Amino acid sequence: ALRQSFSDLPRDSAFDFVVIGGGTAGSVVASRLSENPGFNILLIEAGPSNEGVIQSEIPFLLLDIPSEFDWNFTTVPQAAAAGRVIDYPRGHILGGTSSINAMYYTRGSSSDYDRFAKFTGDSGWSWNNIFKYILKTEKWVPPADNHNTAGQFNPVFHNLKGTGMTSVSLPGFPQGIDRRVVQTTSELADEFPFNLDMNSGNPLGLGWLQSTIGGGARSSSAIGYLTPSILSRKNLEVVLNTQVTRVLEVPSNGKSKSFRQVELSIGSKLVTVTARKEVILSAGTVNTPHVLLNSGIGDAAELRNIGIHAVLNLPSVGKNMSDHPMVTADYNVNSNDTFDDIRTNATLEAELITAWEASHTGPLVTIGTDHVSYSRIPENASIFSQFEDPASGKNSPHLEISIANGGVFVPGASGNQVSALLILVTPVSRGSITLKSNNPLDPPLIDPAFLSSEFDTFALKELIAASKRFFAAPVWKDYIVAPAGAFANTTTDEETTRFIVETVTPAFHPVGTASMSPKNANFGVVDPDLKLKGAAGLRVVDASVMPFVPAAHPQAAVYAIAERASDLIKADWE
Ligand SMILES: Cc1cc2nc3c(=O)[nH]c(=O)nc-3n(C[C@H](O)[C@H](O)[C@H](O)COP(=O)(O)OP(=O)(O)OC[C@H]3O[C@@H](n4cnc5c(N)ncnc54)[C@H](O)[C@@H]3O)c2cc1C
Repeated sequence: ALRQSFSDLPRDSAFDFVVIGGGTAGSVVASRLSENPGFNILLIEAGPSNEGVIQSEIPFLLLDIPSEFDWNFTTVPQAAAAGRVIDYPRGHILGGTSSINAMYYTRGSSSDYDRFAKFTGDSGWSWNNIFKYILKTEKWVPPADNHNTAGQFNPVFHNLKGTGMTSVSLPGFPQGIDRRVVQTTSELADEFPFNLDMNSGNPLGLGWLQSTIGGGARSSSAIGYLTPSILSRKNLEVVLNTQVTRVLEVPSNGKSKSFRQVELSIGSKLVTVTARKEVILSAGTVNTPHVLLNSGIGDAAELRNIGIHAVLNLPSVGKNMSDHPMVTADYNVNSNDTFDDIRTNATLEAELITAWEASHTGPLVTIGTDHVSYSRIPENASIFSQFEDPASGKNSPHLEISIANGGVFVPGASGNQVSALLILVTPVSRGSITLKSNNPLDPPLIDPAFLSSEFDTFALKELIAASKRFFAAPVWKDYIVAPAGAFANTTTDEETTRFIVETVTPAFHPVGTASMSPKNANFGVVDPDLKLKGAAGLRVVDASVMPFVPAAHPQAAVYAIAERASDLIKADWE
């Protein structure tokens, strides 16, 4: 059942598994474990239900999601990015960040997963072995407008059998620029070749974006994995509006410490619940290390400095944070067939919402971005004399360009626009999650350390240059008027650097803060089977376990990791 508070649980409840965080990964794990009627599962989510939250349902409204569904975090001042404090959204809602994200469904390259396997020494994480879990998640569905999708994807790489859980589809409303974007792939075929399906494991090129959207609405992990029929299972309890503060040690007979108890904050009280088998921590890349550190699991010296008793010395907790930095190239255009009018005209938006409610069709079924390009920095680029190639392999990109049919995020831009969201998918900068105080209800200190590596600034400049080449293709000649807003001042190298420093934002794809490492390694936070190193009773299953950020928006990888983790847990206990 779905309970609004912890006190709504039946008094005699006892649980084999307690899952902390009903987000992207946690909902998968709770759902899969509850397939076994012999297991009793408690899923604890800090935020409220996703049900009836229309801004979460309607894809186009992703920028309007009310703050109660967000943790409302900010970064610490970013030293190399003009000292700016930047908003850092994370889903505070059932479905977690999959209920508030931009719904890109991009799996990354095969070598991203092969690198996980090589790094951890566990071939189970390789592309060939994880692929079945990718298909287990995905429910391929027709786009909202039911258009003929031949030539827009390769069915060989998808689950068309209807057995998947999260709906994935191609764009469901045509954008005025689609024809021009596709034509650019023939006009600039060397740099932007057409790729029929970027989710094949070989993403290089430009193709049609696939999204976690089904029937014109967002398909989050809550929608896909916590359906009414799954929630009616007698062995699954989901408790909302309840924040976990710490995991606690319980007496154990074995050699290692066991962390099977969970402490929750209920009003001004702290209560505990104990798992008979395991606790699964799925609070995400920001909150998973936050819970661990508050529990005394982390760098013992750093914990003592802040007044926390260290119970397990794991110096890697909260370290190795890696997020994708992003800037936007924006141009004014001589067309009014862009989404800018919807964003700026409240009456028009209200009409379209009414139309969406009636039919789940129309311009609000997409986010206005139909295409993505992935490319590599040329091998002879000067930066590679200073830095090793950070990409996972030669089939893996450094640069991502999304083409949006309107203006996004560039300060000072207005009117009808086309924009390119430019994401560096192989950042070298590494940041951290640390504690502000020993009060577990204080938000963590989030430091992605943007632009702390010279590689990242170099690569963002490459991205800006690539986007300029893209829009210089002949097909854009009668469409583009001029660069817009702050992007107009990126002519010289110095101006471009300033534009990057002053406007870089996160793509909000952090990973790595509870990273996997080989069994017996003296670094890392979890073993390749996702068990906390040097302890028993606790696993971490979420984006934080990835040692490297994939060269893609990470939710597809998170879903696949959670599917495999569910099988690993079942295998241990069935
Ligand atoms: C604005 C935005 C846009 C994005 N766009 C995309 C995109 O288009 N495509 C893509 O692939 N990725 C995107 N991402 C990233 C992607 O959504 C995340 O990487 C992914 O959802 C993370 O999954 P997770 O399970 O690790 O964490 P989450 O989904 O964040 O789940 C963590 C859950 O734990 C809960 N929780 C946390 N702490 C506690 C606690 N102490 N007690 C109880 N519950 C707790 C949270 O409320 C949350 O529900 C985006 C992210 C953001 C913020």
